[in-house]
Amino acid sequence: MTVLPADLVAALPRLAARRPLLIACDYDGVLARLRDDPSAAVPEPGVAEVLARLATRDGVTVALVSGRGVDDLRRTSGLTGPYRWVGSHGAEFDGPIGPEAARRRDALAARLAPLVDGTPAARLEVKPASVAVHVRQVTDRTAAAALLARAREQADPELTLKPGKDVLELAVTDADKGSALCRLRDDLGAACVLYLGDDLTDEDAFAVLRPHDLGVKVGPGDTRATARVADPTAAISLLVALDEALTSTRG
Ligand SMILES: O=P(O)(O)OC[C@H]1O[C@H](O[C@H]2O[C@H](CO)[C@@H](O)[C@H](O)[C@H]2O)[C@H](O)[C@@H](O)[C@@H]1O
Repeated sequence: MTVLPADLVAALPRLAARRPLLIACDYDGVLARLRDDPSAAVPEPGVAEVLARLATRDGVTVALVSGRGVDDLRRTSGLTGPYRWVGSHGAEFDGPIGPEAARRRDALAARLAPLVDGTPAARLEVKPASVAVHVRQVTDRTAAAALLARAREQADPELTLKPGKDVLELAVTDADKGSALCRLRDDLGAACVLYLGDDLTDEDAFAVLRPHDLGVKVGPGDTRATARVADPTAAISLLVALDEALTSTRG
């Protein structure tokens, strides 16, 4: 367990008292430590247990809001539970993407593949609504930057660029985590939202939070979030502390 900032701990009873409460978590970098191999990014110890407990609390909904496709998120995380699953940065909200978007994604992947093949250790990830160019394992950082720049040049105006940690995604929809969070809030009639995220695409979610909500940035970097914890271990400690606050606070 990590010692959390005192002001963050002090904010938890206020969150716990406002229900329906939506607890929305990004995955990579928040519930799972970043790894060279995306398929190795399994949840940190304690994640499955605390999410399962939170989801049983009265008036609480847990949502996983990820850049991963939903199938990949379920498979890699191994998490199961009565959660809302939002994938592909919001493009997979209530089901898979349509065939036309999939066709455009495949055409994009075919254009990007030769660029990626020309950079040792770079990797192309074909996702439901986007194609991601990963450079985490490219040791020549000049070559990594050059590849991302060339991939960026492939983006026509119909694509949405999503830069992230050692990755550039080119998405065939304009979905983002902010719009997805607004839809979740509306669906649930949530009185309060807690959002935890670590990367640039999570800034869209932090941007739509309201005064009673709480946005928590996990790790370093500029952010619109009003609170911060150091790493996934601290993020899990925060969820455990919120669960304790929920047990002692009536919704
Ligand atoms: O929105 P998230 O749940 O944070 O997903 C964002 C991307 O996560 C994955 O890539 C990132 O994590 C990998 C595993 O730690 C790491 O190898 C990679 O460098 C990171 O960019 C995933 O592969 C992407 O599809 C997600 O969009």
